[in-house]
Amino acid sequence: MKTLQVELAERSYPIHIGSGLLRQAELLMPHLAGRQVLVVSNETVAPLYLDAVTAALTDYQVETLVLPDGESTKNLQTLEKILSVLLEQGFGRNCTLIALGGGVIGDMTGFAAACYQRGVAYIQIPTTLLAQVDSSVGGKTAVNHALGKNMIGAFHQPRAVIADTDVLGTLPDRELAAGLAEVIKYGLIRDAGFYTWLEQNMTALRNHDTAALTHAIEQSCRHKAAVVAADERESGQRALLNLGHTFGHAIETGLNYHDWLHGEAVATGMLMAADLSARLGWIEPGVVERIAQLLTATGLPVQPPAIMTPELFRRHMAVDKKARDGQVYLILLEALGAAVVTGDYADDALAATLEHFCRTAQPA
Ligand SMILES: NC(=O)c1ccc[n+]([C@@H]2O[C@H](COP(=O)([O-])OP(=O)(O)OC[C@H]3O[C@@H](n4cnc5c(N)ncnc54)[C@H](O)[C@@H]3O)[C@@H](O)[C@H]2O)c1
Ligand SMILES: O=C(O)C(=O)C[C@@H](O)[C@H](O)[C@H](O)COP(=O)(O)O
Ligand SMILES: [Zn+2]
Repeated sequence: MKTLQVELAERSYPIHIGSGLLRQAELLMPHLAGRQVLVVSNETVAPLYLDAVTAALTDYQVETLVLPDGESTKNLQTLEKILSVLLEQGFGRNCTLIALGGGVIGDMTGFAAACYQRGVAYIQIPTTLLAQVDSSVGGKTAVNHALGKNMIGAFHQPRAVIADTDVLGTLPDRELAAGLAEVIKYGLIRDAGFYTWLEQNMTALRNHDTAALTHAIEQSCRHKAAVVAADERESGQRALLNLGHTFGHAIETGLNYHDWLHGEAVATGMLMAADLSARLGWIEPGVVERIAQLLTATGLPVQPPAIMTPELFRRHMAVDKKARDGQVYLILLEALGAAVVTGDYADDALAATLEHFCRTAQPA
């Protein structure tokens, strides 16, 4: 097992990464605030892993909540279900929530923990690659609104992250690829060497090679922990983790959170950001081609769905959380491995990127 630390003074916490961790009660127990525990999972993950987690908690009042699956359930109605269970079971301020699932369960459970009695403890047990490399770390919690992705949420750090690499054995290939999109993101924004390693090891990663996946998870968590430690609430460099997300979130909202996975939308969004960077003369067109090749080799889409028009992109991009006084801020590339957050780009270059990608759009 490898343990990394998210250094946030009194809110610091460990990220444990390794095989067989789900059943290790000693990893969970130090982080439980009291005897009352609610494990939140979904109808896909619970039959696979819920028993292993509850079996590790013999001396506690353990309640479980199994939610429906899918991004379209990440909303205020589902949040209310979690809060209702906590109230019905008489949970107090020293209860602990455990998120057992992918990023959807993690974001909603974390937000419920942030809201319940103005804030209780929670632990992340991420079961998708995406959640192990990104969403379980950093304390961004949220639900979606019909008008915008993650629009209702809070920063609330977990007490611990327990990433058991064995659970990736049951993850469908499409979900694995979606997680790899966020892994590629770290290479693009801050680690050209890691990006090259991903190019060289993509076949092994897609074949569920444990050593390759473990390396990718460790490197990703190392990057995320460092960025979050430096800028917990996104007043500066944390925004770099949003590469491709202004375009990607517009796609997810445009599709009403159906059909495309978050990682898929981010993949196309990252290529759009690279295309815009090239149009501005910040990177060579060859870099854009190299990114398109890696995303394609990963099995990720590189064109938006046909429903997306330049107008629809602009409408949804306008409500992005990075927008300031009506100006949309974007993460753009200065090189492969170096990114900036900027509102200082020519609008006609953005228009050209949107036109180019919408002309070549895929059927949804
Ligand atoms: N908070 C953050 O910093 C952050 C970062 C990135 C993404 N996110 C959010 O995370 C969400 C996407 O997360 P995701 O990609 O994990 O999606 P997800 O939670 O919907 O999980 C993907 C699918 O895999 C299934 N699944 C989960 N674990 C499994 C396993 N071990 N075996 C078999 N099936 C399994 C799920 O039931 C689901 O059907 C989005 O809502 C996105 O906005 C948040
Ligand atoms: O942790 C962050 O910061 C990120 O931006 C990580 C993203 O991968 C993630 O999708 C996040 O939820 C997006 O945040 P948002 O603030 O744009 O909703
Ligand atoms: Zn993301």
